[in-house]
Amino acid sequence: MTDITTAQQDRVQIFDTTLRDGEQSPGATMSHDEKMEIAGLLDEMGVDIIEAGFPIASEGDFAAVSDIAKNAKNSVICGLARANFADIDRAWEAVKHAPRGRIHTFIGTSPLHRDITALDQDGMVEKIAATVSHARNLCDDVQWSPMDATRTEHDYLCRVVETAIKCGATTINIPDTVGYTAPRESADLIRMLLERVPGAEKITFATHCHNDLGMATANALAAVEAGARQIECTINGLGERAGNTALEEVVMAMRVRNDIMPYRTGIDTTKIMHLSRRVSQVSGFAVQYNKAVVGKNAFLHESGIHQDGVLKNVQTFEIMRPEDIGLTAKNIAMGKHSGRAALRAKMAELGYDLGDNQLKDVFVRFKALADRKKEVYDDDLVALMADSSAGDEHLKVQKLRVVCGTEGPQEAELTMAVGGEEKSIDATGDGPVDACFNAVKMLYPHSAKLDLYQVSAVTEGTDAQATVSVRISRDGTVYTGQSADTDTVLASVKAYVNALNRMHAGQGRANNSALQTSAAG
Ligand SMILES: CC(=O)SCCNC(=O)CCNC(=O)[C@H](O)C(C)(C)COP(=O)(O)OP(=O)(O)OC[C@H]1O[C@@H](n2cnc3c(N)ncnc32)[C@H](O)[C@@H]1OP(=O)(O)O
Ligand SMILES: CC(C)C(=O)C(=O)O
Ligand SMILES: [Mg+2]
Repeated sequence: MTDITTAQQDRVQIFDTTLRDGEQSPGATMSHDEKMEIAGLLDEMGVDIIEAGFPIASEGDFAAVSDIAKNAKNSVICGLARANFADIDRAWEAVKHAPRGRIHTFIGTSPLHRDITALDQDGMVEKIAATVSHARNLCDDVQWSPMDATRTEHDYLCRVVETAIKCGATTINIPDTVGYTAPRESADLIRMLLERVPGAEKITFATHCHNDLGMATANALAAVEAGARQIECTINGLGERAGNTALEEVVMAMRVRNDIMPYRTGIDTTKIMHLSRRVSQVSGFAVQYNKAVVGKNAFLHESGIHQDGVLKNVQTFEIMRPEDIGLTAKNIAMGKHSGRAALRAKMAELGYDLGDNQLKDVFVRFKALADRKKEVYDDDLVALMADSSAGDEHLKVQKLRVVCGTEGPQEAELTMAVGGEEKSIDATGDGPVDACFNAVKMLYPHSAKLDLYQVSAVTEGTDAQATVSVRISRDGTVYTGQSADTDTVLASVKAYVNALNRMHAGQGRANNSALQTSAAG
């Protein structure tokens, strides 16, 4: 009988790929500083392995992976590489700075992918042997993935996995690249590999699921039950197309249902909510209200029978405690009479550790907000943080007056500092936001194209803050900007200016422009 050592351990490694697969979501670009911040938070939360990027993809990706590697504390830092020496060397150059680095190399093994790379079965086995051996000569920790494993013939999958293990791979990841599998099949596949592949007991099997049919979490957990001991996942389930397995879902599922899924992770779950909010803010991807674990409604009860039940015994309608994911009891009410100590304590509750200078800046903006808004909710404070920007911006909005209504055209009078010099202009447009954006463009002429303009209300009521995300691109590079304000038009202008400031500072990311296919043709 096979000695399934891996399947007998109860510790499951969490491999977060928010900064690689997550960032592959069309539009989910993050700046260098934002990636550094998210990597720091993932490390602090106890993520075992952070896949920080695809170093050969661009200079920006390389710089992000190597800087994250230099700052790593406990997490292993991993870089992705195709099956060629140049990609692998570049990945190693970036991750070698980490106390523990990992090279992750992959190739598509299904018939469809063998066609793309024009390799027959034997040719691909040779390529896998050469590239995995090359990676292993550089680094002791090598992960190998047969992309589209769930659509690869079983005999061939066993053969390529065996080759990778023989050549030194220490983790074998089994990706369901297109979210095609289902829980029972996902488990059977891992079980089959553990039983049939010589040497399988010496390495760790990982599961990497996509959510095209909404089964990513179930498929990942099924793979763990069958013996996988690494789950690849992202915060908020960010990722290609319908996304990846959501970290918060698998971690909380194993915690809440430990009776039937007796596995442990190293995750400090109280940090989940803060990470979810930050990833949502920096990627510009709002979390749907009814999202499992981190959605706005996940712990809200509106219907009478549920409210009655929760008041009598919270367990009637709640299977986890909000504080377990970092949603705190709201016993500090914030308003215009609150002081710095309360603000610092409240921000700490929400996951922000404010230094003295940052506290000073946030406090001024908090007071301004409290003057305009009846109640300042937790979500308002989170939005306020998203609006924090550096003091040395090239463009700074100073004054804005807008005329709008039924009689067009709408007009904007804007005063803005451009490189320290104050400039004013009047502009018109098709609506107030268009008029304002035209005014910005007249004061700061540029060739960037507006790719996305998205508004959402932070809380309820007509005095709610609006958060605005803007994405622009120029010469194949994408820049994002965010802002929040009770004045939606002002928030829009500030978000636009924020993106332009990033463009000015060269803080963009190469645009792998999304290719969209449509059945309708
Ligand atoms: C399932 C996944 O998530 S895989 C990861 C996907 N992520 C990304 O692609 C994001 C980053 N990618 C990029 O920036 C670019 O695609 C780059 C820099 C990697 C490559 O750019 P280009 O050289 O212009 O190639 P392009 O993107 O057009 O095509 C990909 C090439 O890689 C080849 N390829 C794809 N996967 C692999 C692999 N695992 N091993 C070897 N070659 C591969 C393709 O066959 C194609 O080769 P060809 O140019 O000879 O036809
Ligand atoms: C690179 C691989 C692991 C991937 O993201 C996938 O197959 O989905
Ligand atoms: Mg993937």
